[in-house]
Amino acid sequence: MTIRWGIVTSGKISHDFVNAFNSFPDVGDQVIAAVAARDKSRAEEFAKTHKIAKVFASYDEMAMSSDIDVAYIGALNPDHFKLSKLFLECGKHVLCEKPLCMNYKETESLLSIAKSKNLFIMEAVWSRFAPSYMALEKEIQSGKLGDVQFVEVNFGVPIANVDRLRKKDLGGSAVLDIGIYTLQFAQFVFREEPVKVTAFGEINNDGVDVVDTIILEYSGNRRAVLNVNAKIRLWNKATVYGTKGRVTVEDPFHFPDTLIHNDGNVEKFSLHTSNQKYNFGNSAGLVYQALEVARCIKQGLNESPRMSHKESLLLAKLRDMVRKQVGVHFEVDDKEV
Ligand SMILES: NC(=O)C1=CN([C@@H]2O[C@H](COP(=O)(O)OP(=O)(O)OC[C@H]3O[C@@H](n4cnc5c(N)ncnc54)[C@H](OP(=O)(O)O)[C@@H]3O)[C@@H](O)[C@H]2O)C=CC1
Ligand SMILES: O=C(O)[C@H](O)[C@H](O)[C@H](O)CO
Repeated sequence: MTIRWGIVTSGKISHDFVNAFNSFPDVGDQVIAAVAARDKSRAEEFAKTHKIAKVFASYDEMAMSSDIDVAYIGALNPDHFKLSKLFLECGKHVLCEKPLCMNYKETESLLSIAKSKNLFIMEAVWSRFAPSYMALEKEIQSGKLGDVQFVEVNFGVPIANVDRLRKKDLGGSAVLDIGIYTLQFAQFVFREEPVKVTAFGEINNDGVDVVDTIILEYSGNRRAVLNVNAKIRLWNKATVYGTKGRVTVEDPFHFPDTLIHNDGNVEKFSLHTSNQKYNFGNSAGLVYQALEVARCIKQGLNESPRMSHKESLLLAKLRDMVRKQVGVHFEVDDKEV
């Protein structure tokens, strides 16, 4: 059974996703079959660049077609819910860019739609499928670090002037865009809901967070301190500290190629290189989530155990809590889904 992908939007991350997919040595029995954009000419240009066979004049047309099995949603944050819902209601599986939705309410509603349709959906937290994250998980579970007590993560990139980051109506928010990676890292390590969330930050003149400092407290006085910054570049690394030692995930921690183990051993993870041009760092790694999606669909799974629905719900809950404390409110927060 060939898994046929439909790319939803002709944007930057859609470009990177398709490049990562097409440059990987072996994606198995799956293909990028079609693309749709708000404007057909943009979809045609995208299809020409990426040699995609089918172009649709609209998202709706592709959703209703029988030419695809799974949609990759590369739209702006406010459109994730409605587009994922559209494709689910047309019987298509979905891989939707992070954040899955604008808030917990939308997330819960979307996941229940997928469940009712017995369809696969996953939030594209691509970090979880990095080979280096598998090695990190092994190191933590090996006991070499002892009992994990503390995690610190930085994610700072000077993108506060990018419209989709700085404008509330485009879903702008540092915690939605890059803070999610720090939250998912802490949850990847501690695997339980924090008992307390404390957050403070800075908001721009559109009421959007551009800096967030987040402290997650877990059972047994364990903690994570997360620094999120859309104004300046930070040393974007993560460190996991235990009673016997520590492991450092080098910059960019959200899709790393280097782990520094407790014994000082530096472990490298090479990404497939190609002459493709990417918009974002380490985007060649975007293919690993596609391999997982295909695996799950072929096994009849509705979710991936590595980025589960429960995890997406918890991340949405934590983002809502951070936004409330920092003072970021979206119109969608007041609406029934
Ligand atoms: N996993 C990762 O590493 C990354 C993930 N992302 C995520 O991907 C998503 C898209 O980011 P990115 O690709 O940089 O975004 P882009 O600015 O490239 O926009 C993506 C698409 O959104 C649509 N769009 C653009 N502007 C508007 C607007 N004003 N109103 C409505 N729709 C609009 C267009 O769709 P169309 O083509 O149909 O016209 C566009 O192609 C975000 O949710 C972000 O979180 C982003 C970067 C990295
Ligand atoms: O998902 C991401 O990586 C974010 O959307 C960032 O905005 C981007 O990567 C900037 O580095």
